[in-house]
This record gives sequence, structure tokens and C-alpha cells, in this order.
Amino acid sequence: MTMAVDKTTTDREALHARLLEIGNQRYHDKHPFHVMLHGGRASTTQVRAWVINRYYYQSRIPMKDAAFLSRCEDPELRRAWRSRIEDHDGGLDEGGGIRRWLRLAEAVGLDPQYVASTRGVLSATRFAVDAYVAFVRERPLIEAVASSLTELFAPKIHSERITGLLEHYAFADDAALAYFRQRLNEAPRDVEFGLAYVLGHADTREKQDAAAAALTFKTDVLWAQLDALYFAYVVPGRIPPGAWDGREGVAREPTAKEAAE
Ligand SMILES: O=C(O)c1cc(C(=O)O)c2c(n1)C(=O)C(=O)c1cc(C(=O)O)[nH]c1-2
Repeated sequence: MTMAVDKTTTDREALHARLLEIGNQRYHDKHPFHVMLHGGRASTTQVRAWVINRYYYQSRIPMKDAAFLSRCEDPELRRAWRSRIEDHDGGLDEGGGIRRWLRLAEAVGLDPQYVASTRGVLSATRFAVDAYVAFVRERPLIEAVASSLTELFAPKIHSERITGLLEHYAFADDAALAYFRQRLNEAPRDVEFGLAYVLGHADTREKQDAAAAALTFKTDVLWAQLDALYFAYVVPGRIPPGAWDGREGVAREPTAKEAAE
């Protein structure tokens, strides 16, 4: 007796496996800058450069989600998506993820106003992040959702980061790292919805390929930011003109413990 195989189920499973494999191969947890950062081998200046540049990514996430919402005709989809903006922007008084990121900036000895100004952000960081916002604004909705699915892999990197930073850096404590702990609560909900949406809507080979390509594009957006950071702040003498010089916006000198790290 031959068993009838539900083609839709196998297609969904195959696409799911394909998306996971893209993360396995290409997610930025494997980038040498992250390996250095999480292993305690980043200098105070390198940690600060990462906080300054990564702020730009954080600042654009709610803008890309607003661009996404502005294109959704389906109220169900808007209702499910809008919590992403609330996560990052938060309420009028308490703020959200962006404010938590600025607490991290303060903890590493930076003036949060300088970080929020985005002066000194590497041009390559801007180009990569702006390309993500444009992608979500312009591409079919299924690709826009698929591009958010790097978050499938984010809880693992956030856990590794919390452990690594607490172990190796004097600035790290629960208040400084609140951003990452909070994401551990938020990301699984977002990704559960996003994954179900993509698997449910990718009903042709073309759409499956487009979803995989969107996720691949997004891994490039993340990887390119770290390449730029590595070249500017790890390779000696390579800070590009106009980028943070290691001094502007510094609110305090490294403590003796930090200087010894
Ligand atoms: O620390 C990280 O490595 C990391 C990665 C990603 C990601 O995979 O895009 C996000 C985040 N963090 C994050 O904190 C976050 O809020 C977030 C939103 C999104 C998105 O594409 O909508 N990605 C990410």
C-alpha cells in the first residue's frame, strides 16, 4: 500500500529546512567580530564602536516595520506586526528597546546623546541598514516577512552574548544587558508569526525561492555591518574619514579594570 503524501506539508517542511540551513551557513554569529566580542577579546574602543554602529540598526528597525505596516492592507497582519514597533519604541514614559540600547551605551562609557545622533556611524553600516529598510519597503510582502526571519537565530546569539559579556567585561551587568534579555522574550513570538506566514504563503516554487533569497539578503545585511566594523576598528590604521575616532562622545575614561581587559 502506498501512503498518500501531502505535498503541501512536504513543501512546508522542505522550505523550513532550507531557511534553517541558510542561518546555519550564513548567520552573523560566526563572524570573527562576534567571536572576538563574545570571547572577551574586544578592547573598550572596539566594544564602543560596535555599540555606536549597531545603534543605527536598532534605530532603523521600527522605521522598517512602519514601512511594512504602511503596505499591509490586511488588518490582521497589521495587528500582529505592530507590536514590533512597540517593542523598540515603547511607551511615552518608559521607552523600549532603543532606550535600553542607550543604557548599554552609557554602561560602556559613551554619551547616549552622541550615540543617538548617529554621527560617526560607518558609511558601510548606513548603506547596509538602509538597504534593509528599502528592501522591506519595496519587495513583495512575503519577501519582506522572510527577511525578518534572521530572528530565528537571534535568541541563540543573544544568550551567548549575555553569557560572554557578563563573563569577560567589567561594564556588563543586568541593567547594561537588559536589551538582550528583553529580546529573548520578544523575538520568539515575532518569529513564530513570521515563519508561519512565510510557510503558509510560499505556495509556488518561485515564492519559496524568493523567500530563501530574502533571508539570504538579510544575512548579508548583518554580515556586511560586521565586516565594516572589523576593517575599521580591528585592522590598525583603517578608521575611515568621518567615522568615530575612538574619542568623540566618550563620557568617561576606561576604568583600570577595563584598561586591563
Ligand atoms: O543581536 C543580534 O544579533 C540581532 C540580530 C537580529 C537579526 O537577526 O536581524 C535582530 C536583533 N538582534 C534584534 O535585537 C532585533 O530587535 C531585531 C529585529 C530584527 C528584524 O529584522 O526585524 N532583527 C533583529
